[in-house]
Amino acid sequence: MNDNQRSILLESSSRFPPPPGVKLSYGTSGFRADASVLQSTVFRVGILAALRSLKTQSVIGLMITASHNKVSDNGVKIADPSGGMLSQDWEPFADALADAPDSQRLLQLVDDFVKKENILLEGAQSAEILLGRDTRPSGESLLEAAKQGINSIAGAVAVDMGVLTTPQLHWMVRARNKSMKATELEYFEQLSNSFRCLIDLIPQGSAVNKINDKLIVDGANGVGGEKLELLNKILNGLDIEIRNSGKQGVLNEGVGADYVQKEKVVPCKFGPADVGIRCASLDGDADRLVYFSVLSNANNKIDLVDGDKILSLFALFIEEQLNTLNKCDRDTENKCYWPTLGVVQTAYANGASTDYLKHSGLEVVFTKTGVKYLHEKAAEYDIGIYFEANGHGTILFSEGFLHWLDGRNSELASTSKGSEQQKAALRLLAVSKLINQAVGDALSGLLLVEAILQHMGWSIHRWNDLYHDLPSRQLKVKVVDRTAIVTENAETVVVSPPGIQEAIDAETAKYPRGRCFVRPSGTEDVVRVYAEAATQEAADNLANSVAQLMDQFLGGGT
Ligand SMILES: CC(=O)N[C@H]1[C@@H](OP(=O)(O)O)O[C@H](CO)[C@@H](O)[C@@H]1O
Ligand SMILES: [Mg+2]
Repeated sequence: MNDNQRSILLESSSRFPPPPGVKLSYGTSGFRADASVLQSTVFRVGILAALRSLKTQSVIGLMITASHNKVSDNGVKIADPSGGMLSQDWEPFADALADAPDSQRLLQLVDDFVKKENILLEGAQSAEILLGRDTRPSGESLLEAAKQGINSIAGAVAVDMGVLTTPQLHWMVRARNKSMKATELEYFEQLSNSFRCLIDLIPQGSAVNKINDKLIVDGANGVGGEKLELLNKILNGLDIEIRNSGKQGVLNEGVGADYVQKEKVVPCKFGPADVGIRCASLDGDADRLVYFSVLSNANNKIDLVDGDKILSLFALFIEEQLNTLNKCDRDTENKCYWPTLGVVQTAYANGASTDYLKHSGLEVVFTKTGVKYLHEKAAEYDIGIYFEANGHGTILFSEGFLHWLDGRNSELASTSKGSEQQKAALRLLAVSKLINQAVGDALSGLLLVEAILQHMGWSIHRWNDLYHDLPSRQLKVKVVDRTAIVTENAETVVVSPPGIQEAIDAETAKYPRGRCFVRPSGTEDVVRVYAEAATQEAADNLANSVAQLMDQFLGGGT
């Protein structure tokens, strides 16, 4: 950096002093905290985004959201050139920047990093960062802080894309880096066109359940509800009613995918009148999706259709299309190609889902919690399907496979246009356009679920009957220092402090079909306990006794 650049950075950073005593880390999905302490962090992430853009010579995204957390929280995360999460090797720099105690130290860090990464700050280099935010009231001023961070790096330009869902911003970053148009309208058009394509390809006579064809969506009082209202206007072939779209009601309060999945009760504005109707819930930034149906006479209880079941539905559909496409007759014998197909889950996946997927002949692998890990693993396959139980996931298609599929489709179009094989190729191509290739996306996921249910002629109940979840319980435990817990094996085993894993094993062994693990949350200051067992009571008891163990080993926090 030259002297001029140094003094610009010093001057601007002195306007964003870090709050004393706050230490943040770039966790499972960026920095998150109470919005009142985030100005300095977001300013510094602006700097990071600018450097990332200069380094990669690509468009970068910066999203201000705290997803499903309470409305007074906020957060910030970076979208890399591919539209995925920030490369993990830059996370330590993100942590160091956020924690720099003063402007001088910040300047030093930036200077050193720029040298180490060979980032050119002089000359004709330019950087472009797309900014998005969810509907939180703190979003606007945090976005301003991000802009100032970006503007303090020479050649960097911030483009405010306004209020967006997280997946929309990731989609736009990806599209821009592929030299495609990347406005919200293009996003909506791509989704609605590929959805239409799947609907038009539904086999004649599919027993679409007309009585059941209405869908009610809980928008979490956030950006997802707003955007779905816009998308709904250009969709046809779907009857969607949107509730909790954000006009009244508090973001994520008694609503949204996280609440519905964890509490297993109806969100606000849903009740007995909705029994039997297919319902879905988005989270606060619309990157998670779960379905549910309201149980009759059951005190607001629901039948939850979670991310694991969405994953299973997607996997079934993809397999069906691959089988049809590759139905070899003498003519096509040499033209079959079996892509590698992998399913990626975390330890939070219900054990019954994993059994079901394995019995269906699918390859199932596990990663640590956090989309960045699942996404990375899924990208190793020609077709990688990943979902967290909480409803975050997508299907990734490799460039190589899509290239082959395009060619095969053209070939089939000339030799056997309209054949079942060609339709299968067209369906797979449509899925690759509909489902967000950058990150899990509740809106595109919802359209794919709806298209597949219509294709299969399935009600939500038929879908839910694919397998039956094992009863489970999740608890949060406040401890003095959650980072004391170190895990291995996709977070299923605690290796430190010593003795904890043995104690968990001894508890788990008491319960038929018992499974239990603990890990420090990446987004909240808690240790999470997950337990599964043959009955709900047993799962509850196992979770409670392991929560007590956490207290004993780690000391209760305040
Ligand atoms: C058990 C659980 O739901 N954990 C969530 C939660 O992470 P934690 O690290 O568990 O706080 O938020 C992440 C970001 O949204 C999401 O990826 C993850 O699945
Ligand atoms: Mg989210």
